[in-house]
Amino acid sequence: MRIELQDVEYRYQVNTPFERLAIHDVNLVIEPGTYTALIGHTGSGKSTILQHLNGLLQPTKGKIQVGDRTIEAGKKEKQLRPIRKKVGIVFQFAEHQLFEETVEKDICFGPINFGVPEADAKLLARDALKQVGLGEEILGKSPFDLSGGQMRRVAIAGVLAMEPEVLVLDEPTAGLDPRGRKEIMDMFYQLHQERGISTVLVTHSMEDAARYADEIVIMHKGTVYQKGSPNEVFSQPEQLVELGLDVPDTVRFQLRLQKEMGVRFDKPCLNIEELAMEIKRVMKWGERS
Ligand SMILES: Nc1ncnc2c1ncn2[C@@H]1O[C@H](COP(=O)(O)OP(=O)(O)OP(=O)(O)O)[C@@H](O)[C@H]1O
Repeated sequence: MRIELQDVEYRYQVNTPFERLAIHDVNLVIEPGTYTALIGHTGSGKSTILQHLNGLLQPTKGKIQVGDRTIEAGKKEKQLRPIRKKVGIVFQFAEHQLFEETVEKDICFGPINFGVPEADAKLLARDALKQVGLGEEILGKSPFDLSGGQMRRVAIAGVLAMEPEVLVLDEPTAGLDPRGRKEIMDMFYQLHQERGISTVLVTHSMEDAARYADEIVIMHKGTVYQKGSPNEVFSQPEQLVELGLDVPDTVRFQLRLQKEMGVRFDKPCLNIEELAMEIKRVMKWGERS
């Protein structure tokens, strides 16, 4: 499903002394089956954008096309339910939203709420649990008896059980240890690859943005500052550094070699393998000259 934001603006608490312009002039297209990473400082507007993708927030200016539906400033869109089903959001610390007595009931809650018969919802719950790497033996347990990492996975399973076409992830691994983080990020990537789920990830991790995304969107002061492939975005690392944003460790290492030893690289290296190859190439060139 294609999503397009056109000249979107959003103000919190309009017509109150606390009115705040959160995003403005946002133009963005999320093509079906793509993986987009949204990065930027705290307060740059990432979460506000995410909440527009499934109609949780309605723009105060501009419009959003989500599949065949349009959400427009000033117009009441009555049919938001289909959008909410198709665009699943995994919020930060998703486990805080668990509330049912059992894991099964929790995962079934969304599908049943959207009219799926209970028996079918239970099948969806089993499938979703498998997708997040958990076994059926926990279905009857209270979600609150699980470990933190398992609770997070159950909450994610609740979103997957709705069979979304677009998955929106707001720092889905916040607070997890490095191993748990990688497992969950790899899981989302696998879902994206195997099921063609469009994925929009908000992250502070440049490593994750570089590793998983086809397109990186950099937000700055409420609007899109830059967008492009990881190669395009990280080929001008100085710009990111100027904004006070991080770059992947491998790119930082290249910058350092460039600055301190005058080494010239052809491209930004987004992982260790690429960096090793590029250093090998540069060293061979050095031997020849
Ligand atoms: N409920 C709210 N009421 C008023 N202002 C808000 C509200 N939520 C966010 N804002 C403001 O809107 C702007 C954008 O915030 P937003 O949360 O979208 O940024 P963000 O990039 O997601 O930040 P973070 O990385 O901290 O999650 C900020 O100036 C923020 O203070």
